[in-house]
Amino acid sequence: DPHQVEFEPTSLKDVIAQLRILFDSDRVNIEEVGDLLKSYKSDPKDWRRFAKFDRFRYTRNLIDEGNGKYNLMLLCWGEGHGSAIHDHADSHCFMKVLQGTLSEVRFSWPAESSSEGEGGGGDETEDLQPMTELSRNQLPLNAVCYINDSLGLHRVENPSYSDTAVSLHLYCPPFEECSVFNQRTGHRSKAKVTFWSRYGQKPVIQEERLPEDN
Ligand SMILES: O=C(O)CCSS
Ligand SMILES: [Fe+2]
Repeated sequence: DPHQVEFEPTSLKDVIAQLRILFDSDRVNIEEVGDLLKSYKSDPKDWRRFAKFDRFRYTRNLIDEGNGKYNLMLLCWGEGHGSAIHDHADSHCFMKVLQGTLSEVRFSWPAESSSEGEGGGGDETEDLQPMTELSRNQLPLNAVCYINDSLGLHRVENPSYSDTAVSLHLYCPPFEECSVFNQRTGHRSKAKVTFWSRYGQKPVIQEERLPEDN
């Protein structure tokens, strides 16, 4: 409709409000989701309350569960932190760089491991081979990248050893588990995904709770 005003989100809150609208229909237009994420210009004031770093590995911080239709989260990458090679559990995955730079290396799926049928339960070691790299690229500030299982697998890392990085991820539909792969052997294993924090709150670990003042 020619009179439709192009929506320009000016804050993460705007992005979330628009996502709720896009996902309200029974069939979401994935291209519109990408355009929305591209049109948001990162502003640390919007997301720093979700940004929690860990010394040893990147953190996943839940921002919005989108009425069960998607998971929107902030990932915080310490210097040199990277993910395993992983799939996206048959979901759509959008990733937007909000601070620093991220590098993404894509791989093709490893050859199917021998099924039980061939030669009776196939010997585990017979089909191990290194995974094939498809592409490698650096994602600058505000870049948006999209992947799903039909496009391959990837590993994401913060290439800098002096700066941290922050990215916004949207998975739809949301998932609790994905597969991770050994680059040398192509061996696949299941991994549960967890959250370091939810809605800006880090769960207090029991033992950290202060003793009741008596
Ligand atoms: O969700 C994850 O932990 C993978 C980050 S790269 S899409
Ligand atoms: Fe990913």
